[in-house]
Amino acid sequence: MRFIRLLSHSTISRFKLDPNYAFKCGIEIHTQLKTKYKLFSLSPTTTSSHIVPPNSSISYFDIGLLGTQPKLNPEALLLALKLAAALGCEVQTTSAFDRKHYMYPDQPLGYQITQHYHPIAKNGSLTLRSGVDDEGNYRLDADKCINIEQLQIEQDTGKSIYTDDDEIKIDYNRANMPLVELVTKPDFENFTQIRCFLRKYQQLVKYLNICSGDMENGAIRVDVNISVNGGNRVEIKNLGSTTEIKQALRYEYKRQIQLLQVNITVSQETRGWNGTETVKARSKEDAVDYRYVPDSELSQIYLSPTIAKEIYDEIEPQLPERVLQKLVLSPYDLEVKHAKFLLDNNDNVLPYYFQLVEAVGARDPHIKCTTINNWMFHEVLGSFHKNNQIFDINVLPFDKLASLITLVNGHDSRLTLTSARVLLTHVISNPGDARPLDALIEELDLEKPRDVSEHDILEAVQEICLEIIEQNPDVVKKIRAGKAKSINHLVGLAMKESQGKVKSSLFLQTFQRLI
Ligand SMILES: Nc1ncnc2c1ncn2[C@@H]1O[C@H](COP(=O)(O)OP(=O)(O)OP(=O)(O)O)[C@@H](O)[C@H]1O
Ligand SMILES: [Mg+2]
Ligand SMILES: [Mg+2]
Repeated sequence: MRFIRLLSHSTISRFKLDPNYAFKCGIEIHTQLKTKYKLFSLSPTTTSSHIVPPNSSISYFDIGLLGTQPKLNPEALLLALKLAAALGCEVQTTSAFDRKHYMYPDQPLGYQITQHYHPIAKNGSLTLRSGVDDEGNYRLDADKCINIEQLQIEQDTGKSIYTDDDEIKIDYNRANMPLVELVTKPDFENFTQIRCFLRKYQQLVKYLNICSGDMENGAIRVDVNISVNGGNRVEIKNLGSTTEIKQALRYEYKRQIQLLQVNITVSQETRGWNGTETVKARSKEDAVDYRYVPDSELSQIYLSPTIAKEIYDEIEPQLPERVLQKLVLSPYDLEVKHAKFLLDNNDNVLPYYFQLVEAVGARDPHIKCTTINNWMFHEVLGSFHKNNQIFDINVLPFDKLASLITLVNGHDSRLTLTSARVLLTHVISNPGDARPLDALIEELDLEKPRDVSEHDILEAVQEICLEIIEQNPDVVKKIRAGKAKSINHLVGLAMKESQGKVKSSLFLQTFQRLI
């Protein structure tokens, strides 16, 4: 037991701050844009969802052959503008591309085309809302606005693959893929804010179809900058997951505190993470001189001063934050965690939910959304879970579920909840059985007794109850001695006996009367 407690403590251990040492962090996020073609050429983009052989999706320009010229992909510009608008940035009326020079085999041009002097957008923000944008155990104490310094469009590099035989192989499929680099102000005061920001950002780009949003395959890559008590910032590059970000920041925070405690100034430098500690990559003094120059082969980008507003007005209703607000209010009245689940599955489960609500409404407008929500998140997801399956909208199409809900909760109710559960389990565990619900109800003999009079039902109920009382003298004795809860056991037996066709409350009342 103690061992389990220790284990769970270490796996979800928090990143605690020392109140004497203020933590300050700004992050840079590289986001791969989901365009059809690369940033400055017509070679198709590749993602992990369609794996292609190395070096098969490259053009002459991508590998820097002399005489080739870049041409800006307008789709990349549009996606960058969508992101800028969603983050409330000021889109610049004039922006331009620059060359950032450095020699590395995965950078065949000898420079990277980026936006150093005139980025596409500046001064945005993303606000984290306490109680809404919390992420699992990471709870925000209060709302927090993270300011965004700028967004710049740039090319990705090729991928270096280090083999066991000390060889470096290079795959240029990634070279010239479109990226947006987002630079935040150093506004993060703790790890919880970073974690919640990344999650909200991932959801935003996924939702607006700007990027797949995955960190695992490098579609989103994060560099963090950390300083303590106003000291110099240290940048940590190449962190592959939120866990690595947490570990590296925690290590670096402690390292900087230890230096400050012995009066050593933290030097501004770039470090890497080797899985255990941060290691110095280069200091400010030996920083590369990138010799930034405007790219003479690409024209400047001129945009109308109203473009950000026009795009914002267009995407505003689709912003995840707006959809979330809509879902938690009437008529949907969803719990925040359920609304977030729908947003996370916005390509299939969210439209399914809206269709379900509409279909139930069309069958019986008196059924409330809270009833539908209970079905969707407790009965249905619970049944899939019990069956060790992930919720699959094809196994239970929305109109089938709408019919099931109406059969139980509609004004002409034909099924008890117990029978409906039997039916639901049957549908989920027999995905090949496409028969309509009516046929299944008949075969499984689930319908409530219809042509029977109220009087006959009461009589049958009484008969079942008397029989159960007779067969369970011990339980009856307990109930009479004051253990009132034992009556539920008898109700359970009676429900089983009646195959769930009678409401449990009727059995309860009858038992209470008889005992
Ligand atoms: N005192 C500080 N403590 C922590 N972070 C800081 C501090 N000052 C600046 N930062 C953060 O450092 C980051 C600087 O990123 P920026 O892209 O502007 O420069 P860079 O890292 O030098 O460039 P490159 O893109 O070549 O890595 C920003 O996210 C900023 O918020
Ligand atoms: Mg940067
Ligand atoms: Mg940086």
